Amino acid sequence: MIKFENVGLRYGMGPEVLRDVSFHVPKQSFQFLTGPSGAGKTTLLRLLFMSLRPTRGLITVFDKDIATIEVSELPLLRRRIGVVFQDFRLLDHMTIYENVALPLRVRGREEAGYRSDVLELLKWVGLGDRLHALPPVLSGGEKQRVAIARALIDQPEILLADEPTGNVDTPMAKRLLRLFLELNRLGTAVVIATHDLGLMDQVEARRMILSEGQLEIYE
Ligand SMILES: Nc1ncnc2c1ncn2[C@@H]1O[C@H](COP(=O)(O)OP(=O)(O)OP(=O)(O)O)[C@@H](O)[C@H]1O
Repeated sequence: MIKFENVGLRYGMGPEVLRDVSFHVPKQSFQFLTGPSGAGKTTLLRLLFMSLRPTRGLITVFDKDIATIEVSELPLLRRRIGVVFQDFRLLDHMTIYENVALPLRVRGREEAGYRSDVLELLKWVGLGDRLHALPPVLSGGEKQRVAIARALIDQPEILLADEPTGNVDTPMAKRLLRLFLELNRLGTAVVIATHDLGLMDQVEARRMILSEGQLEIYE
């Protein structure tokens, strides 16, 4: 679904943050992306989401070469990808319920058809009693869970999550991991960037380890 071939990335005139990175994210696969702070995990996720272009090498997303893709094509491609960034990117003037329902509304779905799904997912992430709250009054961990619910609600083809359990306690991290595994079982390819060894040890999954800009893969 996504393929990197000898990809390199530098910011401006700086040093190469990623060097000769090659890998493939197959359909319905599950992988962790890990490595020390500053190794380039967020940068790699931004390339996967097409919000950065590589300075060299080839990236194909859903069989399209992202170097030659029209900017006008990006929104449709991105709709097939669920993302949880570290800054959450919630809409502050919308309630939690509305934030999570937004991807479905954008697709023109009727509320009667999705209301119970949104409520069930929010319950699962422990926010069933905060439906009408606005993001600015939430804790970091609560915002993170809203962002996760929004990324998952429409069963994307790929889920990209940057430290999705970074702000929650261990029982909630386990619960979120179960959610990612269930999504994966239903067909979504999952890429989770994390430092959390305890989290990774709970699943037999591919580990993509970044170190000094280079990637090693342990199947
Ligand atoms: N917009 C930017 N402009 C310049 N340099 C950047 C930019 N974003 C990241 N970098 C640099 O690129 C390198 C990789 O950063 P990145 O955020 O991808 O690492 P990371 O592995 O996600 O780190 P962490 O685990 O701390 O989140 C770092 O040296 C960082 O300073």
